[in-house]
Amino acid sequence: MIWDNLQQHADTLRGRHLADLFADDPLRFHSLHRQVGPLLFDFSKQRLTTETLALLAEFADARDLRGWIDRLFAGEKVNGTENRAAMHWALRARAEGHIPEPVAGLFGEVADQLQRMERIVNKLHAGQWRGVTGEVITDVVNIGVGGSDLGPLMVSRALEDYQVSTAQPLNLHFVSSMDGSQLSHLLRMLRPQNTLFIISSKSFTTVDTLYNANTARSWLRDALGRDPAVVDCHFLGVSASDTKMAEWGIHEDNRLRFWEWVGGRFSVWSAIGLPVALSIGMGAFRDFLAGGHFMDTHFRNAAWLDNVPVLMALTGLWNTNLLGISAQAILPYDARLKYLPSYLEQLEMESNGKSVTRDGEPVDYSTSPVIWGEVGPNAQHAFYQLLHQGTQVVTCDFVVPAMRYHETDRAQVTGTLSGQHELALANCLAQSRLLALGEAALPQREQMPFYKRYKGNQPSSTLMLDELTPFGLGALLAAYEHKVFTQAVLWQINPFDQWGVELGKKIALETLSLIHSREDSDDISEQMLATRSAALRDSMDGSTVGLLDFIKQQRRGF
Ligand SMILES: O=P(O)(O)OC[C@H]1O[C@H](O)[C@H](O)[C@@H](O)[C@@H]1O
Repeated sequence: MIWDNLQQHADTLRGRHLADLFADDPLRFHSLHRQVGPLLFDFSKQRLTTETLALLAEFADARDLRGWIDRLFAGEKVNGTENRAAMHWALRARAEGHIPEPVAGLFGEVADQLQRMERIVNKLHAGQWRGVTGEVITDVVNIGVGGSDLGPLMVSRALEDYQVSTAQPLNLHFVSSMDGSQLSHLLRMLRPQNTLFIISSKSFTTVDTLYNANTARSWLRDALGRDPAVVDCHFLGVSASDTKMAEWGIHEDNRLRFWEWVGGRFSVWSAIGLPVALSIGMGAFRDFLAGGHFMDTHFRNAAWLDNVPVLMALTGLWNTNLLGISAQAILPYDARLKYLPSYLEQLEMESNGKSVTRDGEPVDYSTSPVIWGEVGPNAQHAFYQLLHQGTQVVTCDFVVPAMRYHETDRAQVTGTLSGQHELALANCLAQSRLLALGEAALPQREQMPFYKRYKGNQPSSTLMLDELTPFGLGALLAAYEHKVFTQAVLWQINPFDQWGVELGKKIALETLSLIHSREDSDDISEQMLATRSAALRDSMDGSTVGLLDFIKQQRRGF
């Protein structure tokens, strides 16, 4: 019934242009934006009205959103397929007020790990962490992938203006790709004596990370010898598996832990955020956690139509399921947020790229849209042509801080840099306006030749922070996390598992064994017969065999 009402309502809005909606109600910004703490969420350029919101809120009730939020924050096992709770929010919570067991018991463990992290950060900052030869550590390389890379990479780059000045300045590097390109490039530049590696992996079984870690260990041993002290002095581990860190050889004092109840893509708030803390210091890292906690409190308490993460989710659902829009662009107008699109691609698509409900029923509606993005001003020179004049309907999230450069020690260029920020702001506002209104954005309607026409009606939201601070970024990321959770509730799917990435890894290992085993034969089919089981042979398609053959030909004599 509620869904029927929504569909009928969508029929009345589907043919309406955003320019008409603004003409009907020039003050719609007032009813279609919310401000919470440092974040303003403007969704007045979405193709909806206040009536739409009321219907969507009813739908949220019908899906028991309140009950699911309560279960999430009570530490219930909301991740059914892995039989786990999802308590990333506990990493940033304060041990205060009404905290139910089993959650209350976890606060001590979380605080302990933060303290261990702080000791490590302070030691490195003080220049007291020495390599095996006694030289000071100057370079720290985070080796990880997915949530063990994107979170710390994105946040430390976003907050680079908050880098602490320390006795020992540290250069931070990130290595994720399994092909070794990033690592081979870095190893040419770094000195083993001064380099510390952080092996970040929730599972500590991810081959991408383990291959990179093994290469790093060989590089150190080649240069500094095989004494166990080499590994002790040059490797830290961050994982949910203490045993696996120990088996790999990480010294007990160098192991930071987190928990199975923290999903990889939700883990930047845990010790996985160590590179962030190394960059901005523990004080600012705690501000980042506080921003996340602030948004948790808002999400738990605010009524649906005042609740920013819920409104983000509802507008997304409206676009995906009622307006049939299946693409979303993330467009930060601040280059410090360069990695935000990649981070949100994982957060949203790995969480909600699902096609069966929690009960195992196939869904007959769309779930996560395809999400991609780029720093907005650069994307203007790349794919905005499609946004303005292509055939796809794309919804956009514009993300931008209102202020920048007001407190900089580069005083002599502050004026010029402020001007650059204003230019970025102007472009952000102009682009979202033109996308929404099309030619109606022009002061005078002119007759345009067909190739210069702008049809508009591309919906967007603008997420504007007062400034890009640790607290504000924490609030923004937590808002996206809760948007994802809310949408999963509305779509009746589990956002906390990722079974869809498992099989590819397994098949890759089988394929690797074929690549290894082909060395002595010219004929891939013969070799497969000789070296692999019949089951594996039968599973190989003609394309894969052809590609393997080509690899072999190219490698002959290489
Ligand atoms: O942290 P790890 O266990 O090494 O996992 C790293 C990444 O790998 C997997 O493939 C998952 O799809 C991601 O969710 C995860 O973040």
